[in-house]
Amino acid sequence: MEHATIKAENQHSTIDKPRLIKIYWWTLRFLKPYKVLFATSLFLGLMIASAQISMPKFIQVLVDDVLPSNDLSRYREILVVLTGVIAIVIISTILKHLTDRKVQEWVAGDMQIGVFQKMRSLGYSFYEKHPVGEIFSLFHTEVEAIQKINRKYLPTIIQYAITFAVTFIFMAMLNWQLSLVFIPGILLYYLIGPYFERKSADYAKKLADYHAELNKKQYDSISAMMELRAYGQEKWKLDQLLEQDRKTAAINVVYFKLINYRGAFRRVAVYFSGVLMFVCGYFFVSEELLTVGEFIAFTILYYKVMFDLTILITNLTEQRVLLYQTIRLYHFMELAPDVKEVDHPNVLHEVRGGIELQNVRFGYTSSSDVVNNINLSIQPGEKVALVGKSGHGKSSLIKLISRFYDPAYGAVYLDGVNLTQLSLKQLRESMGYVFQETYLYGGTVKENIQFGNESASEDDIVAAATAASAHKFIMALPEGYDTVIGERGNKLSGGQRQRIAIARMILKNPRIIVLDEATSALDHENEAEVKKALDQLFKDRTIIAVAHRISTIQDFDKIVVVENGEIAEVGTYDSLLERNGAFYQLLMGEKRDATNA
Ligand SMILES: Nc1ncnc2c1ncn2[C@@H]1O[C@H](COP(=O)(O)OP(=O)(O)OP(=O)(O)O)[C@@H](O)[C@H]1O
Repeated sequence: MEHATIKAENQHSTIDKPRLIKIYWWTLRFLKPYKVLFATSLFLGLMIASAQISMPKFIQVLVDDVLPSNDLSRYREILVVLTGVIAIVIISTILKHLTDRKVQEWVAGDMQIGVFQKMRSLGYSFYEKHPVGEIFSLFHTEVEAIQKINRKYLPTIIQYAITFAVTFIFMAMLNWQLSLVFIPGILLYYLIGPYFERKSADYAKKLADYHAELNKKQYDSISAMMELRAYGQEKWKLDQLLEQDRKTAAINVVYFKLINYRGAFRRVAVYFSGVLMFVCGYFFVSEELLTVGEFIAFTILYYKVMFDLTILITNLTEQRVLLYQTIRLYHFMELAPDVKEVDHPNVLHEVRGGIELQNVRFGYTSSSDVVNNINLSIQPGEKVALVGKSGHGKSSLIKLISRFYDPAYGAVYLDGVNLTQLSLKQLRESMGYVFQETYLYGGTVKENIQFGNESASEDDIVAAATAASAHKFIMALPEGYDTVIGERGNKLSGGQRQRIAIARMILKNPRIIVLDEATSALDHENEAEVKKALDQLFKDRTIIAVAHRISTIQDFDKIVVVENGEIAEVGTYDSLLERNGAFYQLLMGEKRDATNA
């Protein structure tokens, strides 16, 4: 399936100049909290530029005045001032580097935190729509691109823009007529330069797209490594990955070729103006419109101006490539969560756990509904199972009850209050989830249980693990509760993972438990242990369970049969069997499958 990607990913080619400038301003926004330090850096840059540019002036005075008159005291004066200027350059450069580094590190940190916070605020629906590989690419390429803009390109561009401007002013002050030789070179460059500029910008856009695609493919390939090995399919889609790698490298080569051609042409323009400067300079000196010292100083300034301009243009161009890489991140940071927090939430002082769905309708796209006009009432403490054929809307119903999505029509209530009027914090605290696939992270067993309640004491953790029939196996692990359980808990069995998830839930102590049949993938021994743990968890709580095996829900208070997004039947296990309807058919189907297996 082709995944939806963060808006405008492949629309790079339609990004126009004003939009790119807007994105550039956005990347600079991260500097705002550090504007004083940033201004200090600019000031230091100006000091360095002015001090450096005064050097040719010393040479001019030396050649025109001091050497012809052999004036030693003037010579000493110049040496003293020159030493002072060099000291200013050295001290200002050190201070500038330290200031820049501080700002860059702080900005980089802020940006990373900002992206993390955004990721956490976007919630469930975002992660269903966007593959992890794509999200990972935001960090891998896009955040790095902005950091590079702020770290390298912005300071360099400002530094060279300042030195370019100041040097040009000095040059014009020395002889403004001769400064005009600058113009034919620029005109010559603009005859053909913009062609290469446009072409290389196109390739820059392509390169950004190819890089993102490559990152995505690399991530997918690495994250599926265990499955690929298990199936002996190490080469699966490897060709595609290598092909993407080759394509990206090829685009890179063309891009740098274009950059090179453009650079070469710029150098032609610079040297063309340089030759013109020597021709005109000779004339100016012979006509005594310019002294020899002034001409030497002018030549040094001219090459400095051209050098600064070259660095400026090169950096602006390279920065443009990076800007194209930040477009995705820009759109990501502008995304608003699908599920919005109400400004002034109602607060339930005691959550009892009653849930009501009234005329609920919902679809992932506006064109088709997967939940149709559902009315359902779940009493506090009731145990309700949702059953039905695959793809008929059970999980979608759970997502609505959990407010991972809002209904398109109708409403879901918790203890009589519309979920949209509650804070997400209270809602999340009131509900706990046990999924088929338990998410454990690579920390210790203790940390994984504490995930349910950060302030829980060691005793609480052990009590929860004991209630979840997990204490015994945890104590048998090499370091007990301090055993590190490997990435995603892969050092534990499925049943052990689930019992840790249940201990986590017992510690969290929510009023409502949402369960996506937790025991379906377990062997009998594990199933018995998990069932024992679940019985503890189920005590005095509202339970809403998606059940894939009807045999596991005989003692539930209410069974809801979901068919094509609608409720086909509701009742107890026995009453539904007696009806001989949809539920009975499901049970018969399950028995047939068990016999055939
Ligand atoms: N995130 C999603 N985006 C788009 N469509 C989805 C999404 N999740 C589910 N669907 C579609 O909605 C319909 C109902 O899916 P749902 O997961 O609710 O069914 P289910 O009854 O829980 O299935 P199962 O028993 O297999 O888990 C299906 O057609 C499914 O393809």
